[in-house]
Amino acid sequence: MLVIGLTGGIATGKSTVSNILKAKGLPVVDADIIARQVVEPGTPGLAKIRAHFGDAVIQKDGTLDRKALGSIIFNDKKQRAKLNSIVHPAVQKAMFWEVVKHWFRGERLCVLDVPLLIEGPLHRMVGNIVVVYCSEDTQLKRLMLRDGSSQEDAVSRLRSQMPIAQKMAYANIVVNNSGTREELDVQVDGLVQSLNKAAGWTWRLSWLLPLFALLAGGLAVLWRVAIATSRL
Ligand SMILES: CC(C)(COP(=O)(O)OP(=O)(O)OC[C@H]1O[C@@H](n2cnc3c(N)ncnc32)[C@H](O)[C@@H]1O)[C@@H](O)C(=O)NCCC(=O)NCCS
Ligand SMILES: Nc1ncnc2c1ncn2[C@@H]1O[C@H](COP(=O)(O)OP(=O)(O)OP(=O)(O)O)[C@@H](O)[C@H]1O
Repeated sequence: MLVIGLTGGIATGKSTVSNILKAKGLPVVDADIIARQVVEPGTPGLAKIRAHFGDAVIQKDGTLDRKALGSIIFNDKKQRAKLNSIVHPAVQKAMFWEVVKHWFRGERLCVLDVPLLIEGPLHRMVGNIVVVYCSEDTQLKRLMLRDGSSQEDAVSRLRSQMPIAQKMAYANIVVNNSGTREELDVQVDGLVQSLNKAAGWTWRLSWLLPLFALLAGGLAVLWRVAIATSRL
């Protein structure tokens, strides 16, 4: 199975690309959604967050106060590392099992939408890395527009991640989302075509390899039988 990592910087357009891929029928596993599931009420993740960050990050209904936690971790490197050490192992485990599930279902490819793909170990699990790019100026504008956040908040979120220019060095496919939505659609169309083509080859190879192994095994047995029966 072809496993593709989809990443980018904050507000460069990963979710937009991942929604287009889903609409085209590609299976997508979203790390942001899993990161929410592993801190739902009753989970060990939320208990650990409460133990470290205190009741100030828990709402009256027992759910995580995302705004309160965000304002701590996007302004403090140590606290961010602490939160990451609580949430990321659970996210990575869940994502691994999601990939296995897709594989069992016989899917030819699976896209992992992971904002912090390059920063963490998950990039070693994927065969292809797609980075969705736009300039930092555009990132900031889109982030403030989407979240209704101040420039200060948007900048601190942006600085919490590896700069997009550095992430591009890890990419083998770059989607340039500096233009319009229509221009993005055209690029994603091209991306889907190349992914489907590559997935076809990977799928055929994944059947050919065990077939070759079986054939080689059969030949080895025949060789042994031939040697044994030809002894004087
Ligand atoms: C701090 C939290 C509660 C803020 O929640 P909020 O609803 O405001 O943001 P949301 O989860 O939708 O994330 C939006 C974007 O912020 C960026 N982001 C989130 N967490 C981090 C982080 N730890 N470091 C850097 N950037 C991050 C990502 O680009 C993400 O797509 C939340 O982001 C969180 O729990 N983060 C830790 C888990 C994590 O790293 N998630 C990212 C994918 S694994
Ligand atoms: N080509 C585009 N033109 C204008 N706006 C766009 C374009 N692409 C995406 N956007 C908008 O920019 C914002 C950020 O996009 P999106 O939410 O997809 O980013 P993201 O990379 O998933 O962000 P995050 O890391 O926060 O999850 C959204 O409001 C989206 O509608």
